Parts: sequence; structure tokens; C-alpha cells
Amino acid sequence: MNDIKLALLGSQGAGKSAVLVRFLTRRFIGEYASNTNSLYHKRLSIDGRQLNLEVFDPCSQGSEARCILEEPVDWADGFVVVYNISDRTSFINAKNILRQIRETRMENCKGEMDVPVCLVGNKQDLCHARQVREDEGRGLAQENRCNFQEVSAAESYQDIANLFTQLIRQVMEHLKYRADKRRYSGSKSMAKLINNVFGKRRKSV
Ligand SMILES: Nc1nc2c(ncn2[C@@H]2O[C@H](COP(=O)(O)OP(=O)(O)OP(=O)(O)O)[C@@H](O)[C@H]2O)c(=O)[nH]1
Repeated sequence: MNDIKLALLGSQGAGKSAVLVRFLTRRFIGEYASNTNSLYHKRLSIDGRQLNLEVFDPCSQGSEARCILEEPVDWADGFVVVYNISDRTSFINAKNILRQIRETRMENCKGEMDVPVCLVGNKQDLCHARQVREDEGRGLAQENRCNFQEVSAAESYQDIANLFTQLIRQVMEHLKYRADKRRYSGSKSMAKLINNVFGKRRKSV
């Protein structure tokens, strides 16, 4: 059974909990407690593989709150960064969060493949009050080499299900890549060790 850990990040009121609960339960629930960190668990099957999904939904992150970000950034295998398309400030905050994920990951996992991230523009149903164009969201995602999807947690399940499924597939690939890399460098250093110990003797035989 694979364990997959995701973290949801974004401004207060962007709809993080609504997006997540929509994915987990298919339902839209209007109001959520916003002053607590929540950890959600779900067992699911993707491409015939059983998964233990854990999703961390922390208290909201302001653009200055780097310390709140560090914990999930170290813990998670993948991220969903949510902004509200009718709130430009939340988009600017999402931009900062993407930068912080990149920087923290670069410090911690030098040279590793990018961690899977999906940028989500929520509240698409409020397009009459739109402050962030769809191509701006797409452009930001391209700059950060991550997925992008506009959704409405209030109105639709399918887009949200698709984005989580795609992200989880990428996380599984990423974890496999890391495990293979570790195994390869492990066997390389084992070969080096064996060579150091027996190499000379072997040569003289
Ligand atoms: N119109 C509309 N409202 C939404 C949508 N998603 C969430 N909301 C509303 O936006 C408000 C904030 O949603 P939350 O899911 O609590 O947002 P959050 O990002 O988790 O907020 P914090 O917990 O404060 O960080 C609530 O009143 C939701 O009902 C959406 O897709 N469309």
C-alpha cells in the first residue's frame, strides 16, 4: 500500500477546505472552521493501486508566514496551491507560496526532480467578479512547471477529482523515481565499498 501525503496551501478564504472536501466526499459544504490545522485520511484506488492518502489542510498562510509553510513543505510529497479567481491578493499569495516551495525544496533536495504541484484557481462560478484571468494562472503554473486547473468547489466535482488524480499519479511517479535513485546510488556505493575492500586483492589474483 502506498502512502501519499499532500498539503493544501493558499490564502484565507480561497476555498482550500471546500476543494478538498469536494474531492473527498463529492459534496460542497459552505463553511469550515478556519483556525485549526486539519489532517484528512482516505483510502483510495488509482490505476488499480491501493493508496493511503493523507492531506494536510493547515490554517491559512499569509504571504509573510514562511514558518507555517516550512512544516508542510518538508512533510508533503505533493502540493495543491489554491487561490480565488475573484481575489487578486490570493493570487499574489499563491505566487509567493510557489516560490517558497521551490526554494525550500531546492535547499533540502538538491538536484532532485521537481516536487509535483497543482495550482488551482477556485471559485470559477464567480467569474462575473473575476480579478485574475485564466491565462495569468496558466502562465504562473508554466513558470513554476506545475499543473493548473480552474475549478468551482461550489458547483462541480469532476474537475477537482481530475486534478487530484493527476497529482497523485505524478506523486507516485516521483516517489518511484526517488526510490530508484536511492537504490541505484546505494548499489553504486556498495559496489565502491566492495571494490575498495576486495579490489586490490582481486587484481593481484
Ligand atoms: N462561490 C464560491 N464560494 C466558495 C467556493 N469555494 C469555497 N467557497 C466559499 O468560500 C469561503 C471560504 O471557503 P473555505 O473552504 O473555508 O476556504 P479556506 O481557504 O479553507 O479558508 P481558511 O480555512 O480560512 O483558510 C466559504 O464561505 C465557502 O463557502 C466556490 O467554488 N465558489
